[in-house]
Amino acid sequence: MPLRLPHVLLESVFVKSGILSSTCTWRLRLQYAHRGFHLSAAAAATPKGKYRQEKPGRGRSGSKTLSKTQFKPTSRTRLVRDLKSKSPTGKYEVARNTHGPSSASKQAATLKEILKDDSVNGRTNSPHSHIVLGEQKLAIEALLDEEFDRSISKIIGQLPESFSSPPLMPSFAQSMKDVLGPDAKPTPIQSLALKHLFSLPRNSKDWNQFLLASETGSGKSIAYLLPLLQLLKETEASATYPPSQLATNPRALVLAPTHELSRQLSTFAKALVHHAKLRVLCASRANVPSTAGARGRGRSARQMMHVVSALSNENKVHGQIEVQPQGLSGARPIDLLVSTPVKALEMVRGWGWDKVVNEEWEREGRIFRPGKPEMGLKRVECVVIDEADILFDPDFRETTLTLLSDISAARGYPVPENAQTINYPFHLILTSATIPASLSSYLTKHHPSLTRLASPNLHRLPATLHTEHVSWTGGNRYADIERRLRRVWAEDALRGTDPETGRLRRSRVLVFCNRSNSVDALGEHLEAKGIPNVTLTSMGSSRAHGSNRHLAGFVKGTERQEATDAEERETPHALITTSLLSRGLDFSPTVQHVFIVDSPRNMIDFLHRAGRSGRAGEHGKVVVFGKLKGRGSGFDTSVKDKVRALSRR
Ligand SMILES: Nc1ncnc2c1ncn2[C@@H]1O[C@H](COP(=O)(O)OP(=O)(O)OP(=O)(O)O)[C@@H](O)[C@H]1O
Repeated sequence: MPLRLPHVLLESVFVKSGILSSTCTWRLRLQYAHRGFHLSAAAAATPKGKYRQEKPGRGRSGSKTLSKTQFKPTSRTRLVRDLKSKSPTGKYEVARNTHGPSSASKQAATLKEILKDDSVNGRTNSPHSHIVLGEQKLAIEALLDEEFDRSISKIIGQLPESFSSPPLMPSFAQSMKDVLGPDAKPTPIQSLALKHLFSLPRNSKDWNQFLLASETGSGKSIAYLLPLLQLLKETEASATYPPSQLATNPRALVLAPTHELSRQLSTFAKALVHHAKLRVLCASRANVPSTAGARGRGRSARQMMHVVSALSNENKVHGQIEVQPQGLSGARPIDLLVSTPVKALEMVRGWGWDKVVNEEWEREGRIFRPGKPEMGLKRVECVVIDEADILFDPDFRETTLTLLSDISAARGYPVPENAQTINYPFHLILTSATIPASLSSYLTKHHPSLTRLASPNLHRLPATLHTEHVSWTGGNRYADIERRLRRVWAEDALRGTDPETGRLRRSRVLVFCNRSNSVDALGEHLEAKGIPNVTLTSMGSSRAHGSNRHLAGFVKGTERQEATDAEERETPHALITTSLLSRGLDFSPTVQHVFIVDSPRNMIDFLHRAGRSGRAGEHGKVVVFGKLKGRGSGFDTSVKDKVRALSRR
């Protein structure tokens, strides 16, 4: 137990003695009120009149002290400041439990200003610790406001409470029963989609733009797929089929950041069109940042060769899609293409379109011949961008925008260069579980007419997700993780055998690290300790095959009824990865445990990682490892505070 002394007394002693500047007393007080008296890195003494500029990283080693004139706001601080000085972001329509502009966030903004002033002027806040605790909550809310757009502000009336209003076509109603069971009720974001997206104009030049934003595992895939597929089915007869030499001429595109997610979404879409008999094609390969240099591009082009062959194999496996030139064969064209933007662009422009021919090639007189285009875009009526915050992130934005421009040009409405307001000649639906401030301001600037639909729990952890913070013991961290894994499985054993299989249940655990080399090192450690596991990183060779087979072993495990407990123990029950798999993938109900072993880089990352469990109302548990006590614990304790704020309802 830390020694608790009256903090006002401590404060005045430290300030008067010059050990502590009054500029940081508020931070000290927040810490004190929360945990007893610890001098943390954040509250450590700063000479009077100076600002502390923190470099990314933890603890004091990354900070340097600057004079007032030297202080430069970080890009994030600048962004927040700029955002504040500009017009408010677009408005959201929320599903339920709505209220006017969040008073908490208003108070938080005010408080942030007060805190900022205090740190400059050396004023002190109220000495009452309960008030300080309230202030701490608000300060944390204010920090979260810097990361996300939380300006939910519009009240709406009644929303559809079943999937029969508006009526689904019988084929889709049947598929929904097959997929979700007969009693499924729409989630809030699905209710909003039922209200707005089923009335998208058909066969007209009135194109709409929507943003669907709701917490992880809240059913966004159905929210956009169902109206999209119904639109495609309804317009199927009237859609024209201009002769084309190109193999693929889809009527809609769903874009996702990873090929794992593209695979999963296309499988899901195929289940939904089982009775409606629409044609869904998945074409994907691992995405690379569009800002990657020549080296990155060259590498991805090489990887491509593997994927093309795997892709055709996969089509054979599913037996649903044969990619043939439509104009030549007269085959019915693809209705929906699910893809990564990189792969889609490659199909449009031809393999190697972005290849940079290096000097060595030129010297050797080698000729590079890019591939031929395979996909036409004239017929595209609707584009969905899943995980929009990633695909509009500066790393991927160039590729995404190039593809959207290509579609516009192919449809006869090229996007004017440097256009401020962009109106694409197709319906555009963006979805994400997190709306960073940067995406929000981009949309406000370029898509002012976009309608934002948000669930009331956007930017909150799912209610069914339990969070536990575990402190490192100070010894070998991999051993700490191993111990915790064994504890999960020991708890499973206490629950006895599964009544369905008659075998001992053994939970599957998804472990997130920040770096690929940590993934590999942890995987090796666990393997050496007799814990079979799957490791997956962005450049891992298992991804090159273009299917999700590398995940299947972990997700499905030993399904054979006759498998023994020993066999079950030998199959991997831990999947170790980076944020690569934190986006969109649905492991429910298999995965109920998530371990976050490296501090998440930001709360957006945290929400997505944690959100791989506790999905669709299932119980889930996320274990966050960190240094929670003593010197250098400031970063991890602030993560803990923010996580608590994200769990608050
Ligand atoms: N109305 C519903 N009732 C019950 N389960 C549902 C419903 N809608 C979707 N689900 C199930 O919820 C799970 C999560 O859905 P989905 O993957 O679409 O979530 P998401 O909101 O896209 O999550 P993320 O933000 O992580 O991408 C899926 O297993 C899906 O089958």
